[in-house]
Amino acid sequence: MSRFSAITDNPHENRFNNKVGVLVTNLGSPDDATTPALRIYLREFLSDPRIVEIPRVLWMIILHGIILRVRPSKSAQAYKSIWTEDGSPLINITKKQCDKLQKLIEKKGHENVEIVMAMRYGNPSIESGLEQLREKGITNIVVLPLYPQYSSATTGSTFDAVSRVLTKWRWVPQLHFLNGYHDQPKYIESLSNSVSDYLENNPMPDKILFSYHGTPKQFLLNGDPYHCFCHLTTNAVVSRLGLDKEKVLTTFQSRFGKAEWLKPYTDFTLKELAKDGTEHVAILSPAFSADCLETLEELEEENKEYFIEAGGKRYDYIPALNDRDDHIEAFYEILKPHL
Ligand SMILES: C=CC1=C(C)c2cc3[nH]c(cc4nc(cc5[nH]c(cc1n2)c(C)c5CCC(=O)O)C(CCC(=O)O)=C4C)c(C)c3C=C
Ligand SMILES: [Fe+2]
Ligand SMILES: [Fe+2]
Repeated sequence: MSRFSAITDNPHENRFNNKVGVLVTNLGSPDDATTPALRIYLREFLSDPRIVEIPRVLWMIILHGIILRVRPSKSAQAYKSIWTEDGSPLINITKKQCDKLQKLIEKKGHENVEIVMAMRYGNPSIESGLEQLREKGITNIVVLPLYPQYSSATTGSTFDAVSRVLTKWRWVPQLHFLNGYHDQPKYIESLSNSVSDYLENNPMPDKILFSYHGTPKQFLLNGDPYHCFCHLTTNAVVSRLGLDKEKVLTTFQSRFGKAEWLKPYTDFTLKELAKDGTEHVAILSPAFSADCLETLEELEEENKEYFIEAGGKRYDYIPALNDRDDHIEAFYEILKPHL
């Protein structure tokens, strides 16, 4: 048997067409909000050398000896608080985004495009997504990871997973890997619209926090552009909406482990703001294209408690862009040159 796979082993029977396959990816969730499901998910996630960059052997001892014994039950509790009848919010929202994107692309007159969803960790896997496209005879693939701000830990890791699968294929498809859209005009428009929708319906907050998922500070020092891309996104929205710069803060959330992460930390900033007399904050999280554990549990619940307990009066969470029409339009604009 050959080490390289193909959809047929008959050389004259290859099915192929001139369709474009779009693999839309996001991070992924556990299959269930239970400790065993979390153990499987976290083992895959935290074994990724793009996510944890400490020496392999040492990390494997810590991961298997400590983290995978302790964290799964704690994380399962957190997931239970956001789990829906249909499962993970992140996966369900990504499905909706894919369905709407497929419809929009057809409405725009492209008849030859197939959208398939895949997750970097857990299910549906990147391998199953690529297999689906190959089964349809597609030899031209565009990969769109739904991370606006490139980071080695997210977009870079998605590229690893895609290429790992393709190293096993005999017929490697034509491939476009889209590696970020932190300043893409339609994404900035959609983000700005979500902020202005909020501002039109609520009193002006004292501060607006743009809270991005953090990474270890060492990633930045080693050359990862994520930190700068986050600031560029904030600045683009501030200038588009003409917001008062003094009212806007860029912060970083979701720390993991003991090392220093990107600062200022969201939770720490909220406590300090409240102590200094800030009464009303609004917070959004532009690094998340879909609401997920890190927004629904950490931002909307946990951080709100910190702010109110420290003396704050009003805390409003502005939802992720999810399946807003202007967000789906942004995906279309990003894909258009490749369709
Ligand atoms: C261990 C280090 C981690 C790095 C580095 C990291 C970067 C990073 N992550 C996202 C997006 C998401 N992360 C999510 C959950 C999550 N993240 C980590 C750890 C790191 N992330 C863990 C261990 C978890 C799992 C939950 C937990 O046990 O705490 C999610 C949510 C997934 C869901 O199912 O809802 C997202 C999305 C980005 C954008 C990023 C760096 C730029
Ligand atoms: Fe994360
Ligand atoms: Fe920077």
